[in-house]
Amino acid sequence: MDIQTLYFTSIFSLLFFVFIVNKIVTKKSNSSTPNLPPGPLMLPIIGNIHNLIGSLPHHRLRDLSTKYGPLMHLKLGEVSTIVVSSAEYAKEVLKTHDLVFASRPPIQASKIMSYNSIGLSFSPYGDYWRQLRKICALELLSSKRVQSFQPIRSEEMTNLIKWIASKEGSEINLTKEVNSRIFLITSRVAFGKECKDNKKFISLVWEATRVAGGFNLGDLYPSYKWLQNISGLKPKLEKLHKQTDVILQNIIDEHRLVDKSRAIEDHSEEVAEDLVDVLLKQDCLSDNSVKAVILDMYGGGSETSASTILWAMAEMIKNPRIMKKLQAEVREVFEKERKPNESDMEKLKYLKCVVKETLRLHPPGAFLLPRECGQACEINGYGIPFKSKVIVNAWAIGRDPNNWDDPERFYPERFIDNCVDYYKGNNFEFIPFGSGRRMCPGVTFGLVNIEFSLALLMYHFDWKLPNAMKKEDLDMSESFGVAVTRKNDLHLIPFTYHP
Ligand code: HEM
Repeated sequence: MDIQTLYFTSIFSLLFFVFIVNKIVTKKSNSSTPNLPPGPLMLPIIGNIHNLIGSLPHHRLRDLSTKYGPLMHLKLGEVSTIVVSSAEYAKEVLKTHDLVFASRPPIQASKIMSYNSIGLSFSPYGDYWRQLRKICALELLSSKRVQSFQPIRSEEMTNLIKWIASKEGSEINLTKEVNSRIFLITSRVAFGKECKDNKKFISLVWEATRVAGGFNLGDLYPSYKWLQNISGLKPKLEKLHKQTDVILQNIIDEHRLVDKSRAIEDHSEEVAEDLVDVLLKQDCLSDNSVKAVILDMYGGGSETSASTILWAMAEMIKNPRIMKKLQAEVREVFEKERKPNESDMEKLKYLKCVVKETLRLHPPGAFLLPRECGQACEINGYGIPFKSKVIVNAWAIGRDPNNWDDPERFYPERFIDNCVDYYKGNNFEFIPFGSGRRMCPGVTFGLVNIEFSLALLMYHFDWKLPNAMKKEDLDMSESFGVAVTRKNDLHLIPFTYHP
């Protein structure tokens, strides 16, 4: 036996021993909650972790729910987990009992990256969260403010279109280009144009989402703090946190300096404000809160939007009829004005259907963001334990045959003359942005980025698969992480239609 094998065998034996002793001594169990929702048999120590092995978590949980029902109980490590897989139960959790489920469970990645979870996404429900939410809804992500980012969006998208046009007829990695443009739009909106650290910051956040999206032993056994230290995730996240913190603090310091000199020099109210400017004006926010909110904008806003654009492109490559129909609509509307214009977006009805259908089949937040049960309660006669983690499988709900005809088919027409919408989170069969108090505050910002980018890609170019690949062979595998994205990059060949 080599040294390494001996080391791991010893660690695992020790772990096993400590768990057994602890279980015997504490005898913790869920027996205190009567009538838990049904679920598969639990094993000692690991609970139901083994039930997740085999395929991606949102697929596995959907499969299990067909056997155990749309309200299911699993024990993942030590954590009691309630899995919701139907529109009816999603309504119970997100609307009827909204207040009970308004908090998020603690997550190690957010504790480390977000200054002890003081961003909007993972701060516990309460006064602090309410204050942040108000600032985000009114000051950062209101429709008016999102409209004011239009020049940034146009400039970045024009650069993207120019770059694609320069590659006419050759294969491009669309995933790489769309990701970097959407991240750049977010960072310019957050920090302003001249921020020299934009690119470095983007790559750090990108890496953090990769690290945080993985499997974390520490979150499954929260009472064993030492597990968080040996899982390997902690040092990685701490290093990334230190690096992002230096950049964010520099940005804040620079903004304070510029703000002072602006005020002295021109007394002008007309200077364009970025998000950091707006956040620094809020007396109630510490520097760390400002940094955590900016990280939220990146974490919540960039990969989700980029991934939706790429899924839409892939689905349309597989369904050329739909791409042609969308191109015809976009070209007709924009040609009348002789150029693409964001103010014409409302006329693009089919485009909206395509985006909806993409978000139905590929919601980036397949499980929304997790909720935590704030007080023991009952749903439909089942007991939900205090502090249990609640996962709403929005991916499964969007493909539920009880709600959708031919649910696996990409068919945007299903949304024509159909009032099912995601803006308010009131149609529980379709909740890619969640619902209730913790619903996504970035819906408008996200959708404008997605719709405008797709409209331009349709207006300017025709698209083909490389290497004479057949549309049936295009790989649609997913990768599960902070967002469910395409596993493999999308490579396509552009042909200019409108220069
Ligand atoms: C396609 C685009 C997007 C999708 C699909 C999406 C989806 C979601 C989902 C499912 C949630 C959890 C909702 C819940 O628990 O009920 C969420 C929360 C959140 N999203 Fe988004 N999002 C998108 C874009 C954005 C954008 C552009 C931003 C900001 C710039 C953003 C910022 C946030 C924040 C801060 C939260 C946490 C809200 C809270 O806990 O109070 N998202 N998003």
